[in-house]
Amino acid sequence: MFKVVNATGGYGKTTIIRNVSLEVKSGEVVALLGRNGVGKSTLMRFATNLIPPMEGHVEIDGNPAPNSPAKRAKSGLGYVPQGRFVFPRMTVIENIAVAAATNGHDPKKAVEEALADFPMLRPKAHDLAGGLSGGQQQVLALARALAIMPRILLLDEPTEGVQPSIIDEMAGILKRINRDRGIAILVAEQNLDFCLSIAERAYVMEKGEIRMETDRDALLADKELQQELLGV
Ligand SMILES: Nc1ncnc2c1ncn2[C@@H]1O[C@H](COP(=O)(O)OP(=O)(O)OP(=O)(O)O)[C@@H](O)[C@H]1O
Repeated sequence: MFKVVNATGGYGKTTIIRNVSLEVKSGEVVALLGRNGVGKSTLMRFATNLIPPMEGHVEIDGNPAPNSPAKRAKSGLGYVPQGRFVFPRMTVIENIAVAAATNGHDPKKAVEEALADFPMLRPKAHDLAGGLSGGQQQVLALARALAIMPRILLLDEPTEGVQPSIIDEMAGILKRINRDRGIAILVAEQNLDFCLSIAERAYVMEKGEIRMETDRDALLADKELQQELLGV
């Protein structure tokens, strides 16, 4: 349902990712693995049209994805960039309401759903987002992405700088939304345990290219690859 085809892109004249193709099928959770700087975030930016393609394209449900980040969001592509982007001077519920309204959804309903999905945000509902802890902001960023009612969700290093208890909670939420709402997920990560707990399949990137495609069982069995990905 979501495909990146022969993606080549980068910044200015510098090519960072080369000829990258990957697919996330309906209802799948897929991990994008690789060490620091291999181009995972750049691929996410290519997928969301935040950087223009040098070559290649993106397909959603077999159709070319629209050529603007906003239209891609409206066509069902949710995205949580690295660094947990939230509006710091808006409250938690304003953050969620704005994301929903901008994409043509009922803000009140989106806020109710988000607070049901993410109970940890309830006591913080009227607090400014900028005052939340890093982990809470990451959960809010996820709630904002879900408020656009995506069918595919791209997550860029959601566990970075987040405490273990919140990481566990996040994994539970992602498994639930994938199972109950059929939202497909592509998650770029360095946290292997987190990935192995939610994703059944993975692509491994190296120097801007896809080095291999693997699945959870093969990855669990391949200690050498695990060490390599963890950089130890
Ligand atoms: N805005 C930018 N302008 C120029 N170069 C960039 C920009 N963002 C990233 N790069 C370069 O692109 C390369 C790949 O970075 P990218 O962030 O895509 O990798 P990554 O696999 O997501 O790594 P990380 O886990 O550190 O985010 C790096 O060499 C980085 O310096």
